[in-house]
Amino acid sequence: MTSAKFITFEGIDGAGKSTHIAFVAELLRQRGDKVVTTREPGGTPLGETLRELVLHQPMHLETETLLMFASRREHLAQVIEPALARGDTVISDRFTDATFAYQGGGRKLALEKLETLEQWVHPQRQPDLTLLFDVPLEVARARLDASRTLDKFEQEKATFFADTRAEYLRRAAQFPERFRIIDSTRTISEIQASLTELITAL
Ligand SMILES: Nc1ncnc2c1ncn2[C@@H]1O[C@H](COP(=O)(O)OP(=O)(O)O)[C@@H](O)[C@H]1O
Ligand SMILES: Cc1cn([C@H]2C[C@H](O)[C@@H](COP(=O)(O)OP(=O)(O)O)O2)c(=O)[nH]c1=O
Repeated sequence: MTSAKFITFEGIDGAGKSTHIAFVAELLRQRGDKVVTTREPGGTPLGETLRELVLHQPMHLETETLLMFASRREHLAQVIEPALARGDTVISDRFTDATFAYQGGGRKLALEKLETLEQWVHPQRQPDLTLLFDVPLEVARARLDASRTLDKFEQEKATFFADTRAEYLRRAAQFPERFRIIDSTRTISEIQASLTELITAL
């Protein structure tokens, strides 16, 4: 892989994406890439403050969406674009596909509004590679229940996650050149083997 790649990790809560970020970062470092790992919402001091609000306060759907994009604007300006300009690889735990999946698919905000915001905030920038960790809802839910206290999104009902997952899969079909779907029902070591193959082949 040449340097300066923008890689995003996506999937419904509990799909297992956070489990694999350090592993993929290490694979890339072993081949000599400089890697910045970051996340959304968040990734900057202001973004982390917005994250606290958006994950824990009830708010209007459009407010929620605008805060996701506000966090993203700051993230692009302070972290993502400078790192890519230096030639570093950036791995982000979620990016704009998450807004389409959660606020669009899950909460039903019109996709045209999201497209307008995307055009405003990052008209030229898209991930080079998006790893979509895909699992049935019941598997994700069982993993979450076993692992942590749930935030506002993680407490949503099954239909919300079914719609969120469906929008992720729709986008994967729409942008097949950058999406890779990872079957996350497998064991962690099986998934790591696939990730190694995928990263080695890039
Ligand atoms: N392939 C897997 N098999 C079994 N458990 C897993 C697997 N991947 C992740 N987990 C566990 O499921 C929980 C949620 O994983 P996490 O990576 O935090 O998900 P996400 O970041 O997608 O919300 C964690 O406790 C993690 O250890
Ligand atoms: C980036 C983004 C995240 N989210 C949601 C998805 C997650 O439920 C939540 C936080 O994501 P995440 O960092 O995956 O949570 P955790 O650290 O608990 O694994 O924010 C949106 O609804 N829209 C967005 O645009």
